[in-house]
Amino acid sequence: MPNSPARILADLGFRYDPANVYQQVITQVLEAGHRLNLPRHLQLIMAEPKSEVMVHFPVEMDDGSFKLFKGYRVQHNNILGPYKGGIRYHHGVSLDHVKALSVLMTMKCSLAGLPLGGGKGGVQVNPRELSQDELMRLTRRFTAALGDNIGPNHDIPAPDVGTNAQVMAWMADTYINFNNATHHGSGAAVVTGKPVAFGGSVGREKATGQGVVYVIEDLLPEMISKPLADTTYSVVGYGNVGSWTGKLMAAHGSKLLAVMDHTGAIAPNDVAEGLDAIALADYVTETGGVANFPGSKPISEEAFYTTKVDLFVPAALEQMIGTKEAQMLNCRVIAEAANAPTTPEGEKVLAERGIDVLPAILCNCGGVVVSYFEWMQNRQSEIWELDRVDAELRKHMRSAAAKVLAARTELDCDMRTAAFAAALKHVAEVYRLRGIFP
Ligand SMILES: NC(=O)C1=CN([C@@H]2O[C@H](COP(=O)(O)OP(=O)(O)OC[C@H]3O[C@@H](n4cnc5c(N)ncnc54)[C@H](OP(=O)(O)O)[C@@H]3O)[C@@H](O)[C@H]2O)C=CC1
Ligand SMILES: O=C(O)CCC(=O)C(=O)O
Repeated sequence: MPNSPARILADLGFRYDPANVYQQVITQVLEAGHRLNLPRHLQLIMAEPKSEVMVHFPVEMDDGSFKLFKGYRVQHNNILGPYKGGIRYHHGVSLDHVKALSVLMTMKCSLAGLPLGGGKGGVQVNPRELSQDELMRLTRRFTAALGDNIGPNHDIPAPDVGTNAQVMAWMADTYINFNNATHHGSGAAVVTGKPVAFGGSVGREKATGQGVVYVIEDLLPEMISKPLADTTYSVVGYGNVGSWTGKLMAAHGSKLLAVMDHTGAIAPNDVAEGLDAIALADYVTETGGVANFPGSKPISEEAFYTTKVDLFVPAALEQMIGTKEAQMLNCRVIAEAANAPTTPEGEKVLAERGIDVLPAILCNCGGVVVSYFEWMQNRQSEIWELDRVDAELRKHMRSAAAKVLAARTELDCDMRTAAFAAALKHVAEVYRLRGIFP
């Protein structure tokens, strides 16, 4: 079949590698395109990013030595607007990871109805091994190395794994200095997720978790025939997204029965009470991980995955739910807070076991939605209040969920395919309206 994902990728010279995260993600996107009968030229455009920037830059360490770092910015597609997407600091960052995450940004922005395209970046580094000064120098050198590849009208980074509001403030400051842009002009709009005092938006820090919880509020009770107050859940990854999801689920009275991060997995001593999700967030900020949280006991990875819950929330890295984890999971629904957490093999097992998956581009698009609000505020010199941010975010999340449900009915497919199809349909329409392609 000339338009099958395998044929498109083979024509582009990909060597089949089922473990490759980019091939996994792009195959899912192309499958949705194939189902929509998307023309071959659009499938080809989606199959590779428009541009892949790779930089090497030296950074002075505190002891006076220099280290060379590798960074990426991949710009997947900008038909809908400037490239948009986070910057990751992690030792496992590779070109294929960043490419996969950039495609997901194109899909996410389209599904969320934003006038933004998709990009993603990262630096191969373990930020925990650097002092704050080293982290600042690394961020400034990376931003300088990216040069004109980023800009408020062109490509707008944001936080992701291993980066935060402080890193965004350093990026914005470096960009402003290099470009002679003023703080109150469009300079600060070069990145989002900044500290509120320096052009950030209220509500951005919690936005991704908030979006996840809005989706859960709207879709989960019907799927499991239970109110959120009686819902049990577990989470892997208790960083920004995982901990905000936990804190907001706590407000509904949902019970957190297991959490895992790099420091280990824990369960409550008193199952009837569950873990205190709010206190756990503070504890992780203070200690760096969930291990030894008061009122909890350590459990094995297997015990974590087999804990019986209504909902499982992956909020760590890609490809964490493979065949083994999918076989162990003892839940009814998965809300993907992380990007691409489920492998295709894992997904098959979940489908066989009747576990529904709420896909990442729907669940976690709240982060980029509030980033869009921040970008607009910066450009219009406005400051929104939290009620407005939350109300507008809720509208975007509801509209994105409605598009996914409609596409699922129309195409009679799973939620992930439906989400990609809804996103692609909008991208294809804009290509057609602009007269670029039929
Ligand atoms: N921040 C945002 O606005 C958005 C983030 N996302 C996605 O959400 C996910 C989480 O991002 P974010 O919360 O920002 O990142 P953080 O860096 O704040 O948190 C990541 C969490 O994942 C944990 N983790 C990492 N590797 C593993 C592992 N192998 N096993 C168990 N736990 C692990 C980390 O634990 P430890 O600290 O112990 O390493 C940490 O708790 C990512 O997929 C990201 O791309 C998506 C949309 C927006
Ligand atoms: O807020 C943004 O611009 C991007 C967030 C992001 O990287 C993501 O959604 O994966």
